[in-house]
Amino acid sequence: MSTMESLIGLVNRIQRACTMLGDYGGGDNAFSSLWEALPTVAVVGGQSSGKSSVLESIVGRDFLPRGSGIVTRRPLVLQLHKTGDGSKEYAEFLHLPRRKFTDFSLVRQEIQDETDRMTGKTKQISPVPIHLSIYSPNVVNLTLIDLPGLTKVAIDGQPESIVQDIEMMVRSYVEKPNSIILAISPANQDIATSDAIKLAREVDPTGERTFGVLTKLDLMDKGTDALDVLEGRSYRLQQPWVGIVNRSQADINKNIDMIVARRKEREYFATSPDYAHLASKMGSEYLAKLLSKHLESVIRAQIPSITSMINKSIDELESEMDHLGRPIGVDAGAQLYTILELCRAFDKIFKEHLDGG
Ligand SMILES: Nc1nc2c(ncn2[C@@H]2O[C@H](COP(=O)(O)OP(=O)(O)OP(=O)(O)O)[C@@H](O)[C@H]2O)c(=O)[nH]1
Repeated sequence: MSTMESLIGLVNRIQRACTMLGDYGGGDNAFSSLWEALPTVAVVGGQSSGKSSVLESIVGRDFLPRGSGIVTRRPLVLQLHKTGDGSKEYAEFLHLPRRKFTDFSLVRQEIQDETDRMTGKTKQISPVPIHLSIYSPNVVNLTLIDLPGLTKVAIDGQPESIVQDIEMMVRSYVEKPNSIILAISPANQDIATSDAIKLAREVDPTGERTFGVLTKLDLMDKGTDALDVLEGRSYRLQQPWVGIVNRSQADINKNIDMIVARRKEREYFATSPDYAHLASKMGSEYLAKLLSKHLESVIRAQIPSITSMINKSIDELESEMDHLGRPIGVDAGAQLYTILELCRAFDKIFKEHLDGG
């Protein structure tokens, strides 16, 4: 494993530790600054923009819950770990550390169940993330955070505030200066109306940390193309735009598997009269490699600040430990001993006062 790959792994481990300690950003606990210091890739898009499809395509597996309405109701921190060729794929949740999932339909079920455990079945949202690691020879090392889709109206059973709640949650991720924004927009809608680009433009006006992703290129009206967007003329970003062709609903209903879908996507770009000249820089596999490389360079640039943040947290914790005093034993004998010591100390001070008085 190269040094940079192991560095992405290291950042993954720090993120997991932060979550276990109750730090997932936005909070006011002692460590929140550490999570904030870590670079993340946040996936942002309006409902039905193709977010889940892009994530599944990057992973090469079906594993995300599907359905109508707001399906993603908690952030999903998805950590991809590349393993050696021929090794078996499996998934692991942080909240179920000893269970290896090799059946990805069970992963989907567990995401749903774990969401419901926190939010109830009320369709509420929660900012507490679910951590999922996928180990596979077919992925690149990458960490992505899937967020609820931006929406415009509350549907049955949801409080009116859900529209703002989702926007605030998504905003809290993308406004961090260390966050890399994966802004998903469907090509069959005017880019000027894209929720993802609207939000990205607000928090990253220079476009230096936004990657624009255009899905549904195959669904554009005949005679139209998305070259103005893909070539950066409609909306300029400092990072390149990437076009994607995911599985259609009909493909999903026919159980077209992801490997076939990736091949069809490659063929689409290679044979398209509009996009063939861009084919080597399009598609979900290219997007995954582009993001992994970018994440590596961001981590490399931030190593000094991450190291100093960790050292600062250690110093703060050590001084808090000093303040709290020595640890108290867990067994009854040790606890009794501690109480007797306290009594002796009290007795001594009391006597000194009596003598003095
Ligand atoms: N033809 C075609 N269909 C697509 C493409 N991308 C997504 N779809 C379809 O669009 C629908 C919505 O896609 P999802 O990936 O579920 O979108 P999402 O943004 O995750 O949606 P929500 O989680 O409901 O907000 C599904 O039926 C997909 O099959 C694409 O590139 N081409």
